[in-house]
Amino acid sequence: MTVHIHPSVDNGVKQGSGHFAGGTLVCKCHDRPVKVGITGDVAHNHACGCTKCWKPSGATFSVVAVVPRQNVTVLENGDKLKIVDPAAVIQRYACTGCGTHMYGRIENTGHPFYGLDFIHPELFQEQGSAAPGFAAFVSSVIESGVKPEQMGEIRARLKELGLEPYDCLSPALMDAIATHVAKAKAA
Ligand SMILES: N[C@@H](CCC(=O)N[C@@H](CS)C(=O)NCC(=O)O)C(=O)O
Ligand SMILES: [Zn+2]
Ligand SMILES: [Zn+2]
Repeated sequence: MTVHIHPSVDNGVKQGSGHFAGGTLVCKCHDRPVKVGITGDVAHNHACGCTKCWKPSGATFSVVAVVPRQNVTVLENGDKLKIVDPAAVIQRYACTGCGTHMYGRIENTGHPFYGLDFIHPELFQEQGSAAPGFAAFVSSVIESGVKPEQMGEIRARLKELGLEPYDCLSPALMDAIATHVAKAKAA
C-alpha cells in the first residue's frame, strides 16, 4: 500500500501557476468560518512532519509555507481564533470551532524567521499557489505514532514525489538560520 503523506500531494505535487496574486484562507467550519486574506504568493512551501504543525485528518505531514506578516489580514470571524501555545516560538492561531490553524506568527524580533507568518496553502479558496518543494522534520512523524520501520517507505515516497526529505529544515533554510546567528554574534 502506498503511504499517505498529505491529501494535497498524495496524487502528485501540483505545481503553482507562478503568478499567484494571493487569496483567502478559510477554516473548516460550516458556521461562521474564519477567513484570512493573504497578499501575494507563498514561499518555502514544504511538508512538515513535526507534531506542532496542523495536519488535516488522516495526514502524516502538514503542508506549510511562509508569507510576510504584513501580507496577512484576518478578514472574518477572527473572534474564533485562539493561540494554541503562547509559549511556542511560532504562535499558531487556531479556529476554536474546527481546530484548523489559520496562521502562525513569530513575535521574537531576534528570531531568524521574524517577519514571516506560517500558513497552510491547502486552505486557499483559490488554486495556483507555489507548490511544496521539500519535506522537513521527517523523523518527527515517529512522535505522532508512525512506526520507525515505516520510515524507509515514507522517505522513499517523499523522494518519489520530489519532496526531498530532511530531518530538520532544508539546507537553504538551515544556511539562512546559521547566517542570521553568525551576524547576530558578530554584531
Ligand atoms: N520533534 C519536534 C519538532 C518540533 C519543531 O521544532 N518544529 C519546528 C518546525 S514547525 C519548529 O520550528 N517549531 C517551532 C514551534 O513550533 O514554535 C516535534 O515534532 O514536536
Ligand atoms: Zn473553524
Ligand atoms: Zn512543523
